[in-house]
Amino acid sequence: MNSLYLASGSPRRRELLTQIGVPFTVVSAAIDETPLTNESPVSYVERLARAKAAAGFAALGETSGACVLGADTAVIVDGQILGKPVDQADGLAMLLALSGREHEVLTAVALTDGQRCDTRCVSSRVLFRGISVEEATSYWHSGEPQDKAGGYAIQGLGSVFVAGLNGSYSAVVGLPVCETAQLLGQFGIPCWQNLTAR
Ligand SMILES: Cc1cn([C@H]2C[C@H](O)[C@@H](COP(=O)(O)OP(=O)(O)OP(=O)(O)O)O2)c(=O)[nH]c1=O
Repeated sequence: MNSLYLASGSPRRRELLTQIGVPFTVVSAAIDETPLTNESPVSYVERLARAKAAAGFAALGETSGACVLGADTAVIVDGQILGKPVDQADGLAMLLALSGREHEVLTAVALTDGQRCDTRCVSSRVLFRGISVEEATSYWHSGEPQDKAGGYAIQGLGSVFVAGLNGSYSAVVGLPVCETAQLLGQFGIPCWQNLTAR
C-alpha cells in the first residue's frame, strides 16, 4: 500500500486528516501563493493545492510508494481572492468586507503519486452577521485571524460572526474530509470505512 504524506504546515489540516483515521507523515512544502494575472479563484486554489503536493513529493526524493496530499483555502468576495491578512489594516479591511453578507470559501485538495495528480475543489457559502470596527479590532488582537484565509477561523472565536453555512464545515477549516477520503480511496489508501467495527 502507498504511504501517505501531508504537504502542509497547517495544524488544522493535520487534525482533520487524523480525524479520518489514515496514518500519514507531514512533509514541508513552502510555495509562492501569489495569484496569477486574471486567474479564476477555482484555478488559483487548484493550482496551489497541486503545487504543494508536487513540492512535497519533490522534497521526499527517492521515497518509493509515496502519495502526497496538498490543499489550499481561499475566501472569495466580490470576485476578489482573500488570502491571509498581511497586517492589521489588511485584516480589518477583510473582516469589514465580509460583514453582514455572504461569501464563498474555496478549498482544493490535490493528491499525487508522482505519476498522476488528481484534485477536488469544494465551494462553501458562509453568511456573516454585521461586524463593527471595534469588534473587528478586538478580534484582530486575539491573534486568531493572522494565519487564516479571509482573516477569520470558523472553528475558533470567529464562529461568533457566522450566521449560516451552506457547504462543508471541514472544507472551510482547511480540508474537506469527505472529498479527501474519496480521493485517497482512488489512490488505494483506505480510511476508516475500510476498517471493521469492533
Ligand atoms: C476560512 C478559514 C481558513 N482557515 C485556515 C485554513 C488554512 O490553514 C488557512 C489558509 O491558508 P492556506 O494557504 O490554504 O494554508 P496554510 O498556509 O495555513 O497551510 P499549508 O502549509 O497547507 O499551505 O486558513 C481556518 O483555519 N479557518 C477558517 O475558517
